[in-house]
Amino acid sequence: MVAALIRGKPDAVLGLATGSSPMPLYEALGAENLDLGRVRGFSLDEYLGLGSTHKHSYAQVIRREVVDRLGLAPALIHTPDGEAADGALEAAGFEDRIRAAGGIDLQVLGIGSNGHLAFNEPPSAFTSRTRVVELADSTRADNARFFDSLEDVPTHAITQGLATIFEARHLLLIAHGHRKAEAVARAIEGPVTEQFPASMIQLHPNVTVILDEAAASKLQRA
Ligand SMILES: N[C@@H]1[C@@H](O)[C@H](O)[C@@H](COP(=O)(O)O)O[C@@H]1O
Repeated sequence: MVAALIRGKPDAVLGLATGSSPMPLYEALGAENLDLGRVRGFSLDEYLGLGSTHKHSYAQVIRREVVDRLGLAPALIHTPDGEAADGALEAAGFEDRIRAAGGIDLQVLGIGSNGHLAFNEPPSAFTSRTRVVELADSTRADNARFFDSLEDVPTHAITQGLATIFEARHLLLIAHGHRKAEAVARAIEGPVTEQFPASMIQLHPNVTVILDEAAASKLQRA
């Protein structure tokens, strides 16, 4: 789907997720023999306090795993600045850049074990825009595996809001493993509620969810 989008629109605008879930997608995209030099991209989120050169910043992850791996043009890929002096101003500027690009064609998403999308922790308003948020303890614990210790995981982040994500023309949610099964079932079959941000996808007109058997194992109507 991603390759087909880019073949039809070489300057497509992708929303880029970090985390482990989308990595196989990025690897597979690399095998497609596509010219990705005109593709534009916007990261979902960034840790607050980690600069773009910090090895655990999402800017660096996107740089390593997406830009360098796939030959994207660095100038066309935007990640919120985690070291911005004014987080609200940075968030507003990020929204402006998405709008100026004509919006996101396809937003790649993972799902947090607590039902977060990007860093929109429960509860998050469906009307929320890009903003500074505090991370849930469970999210910091989940992500500690990427850091040297739990203490090193930042406490805050800048994240695209749920309304920002919802405006993407196509949502592509990827999850694998038993660890995600409960969250996937609640997102797809549970009540649509701001208490469980990922349930918002039920309201979007164009969503694709890619799961392995383990992540799908708690769906009642599969
Ligand atoms: N902020 C990120 C999300 O954008 C990501 O989708 C999610 C799942 O991560 P993973 O794919 O590693 O399970 O949690 C992280 O905290």
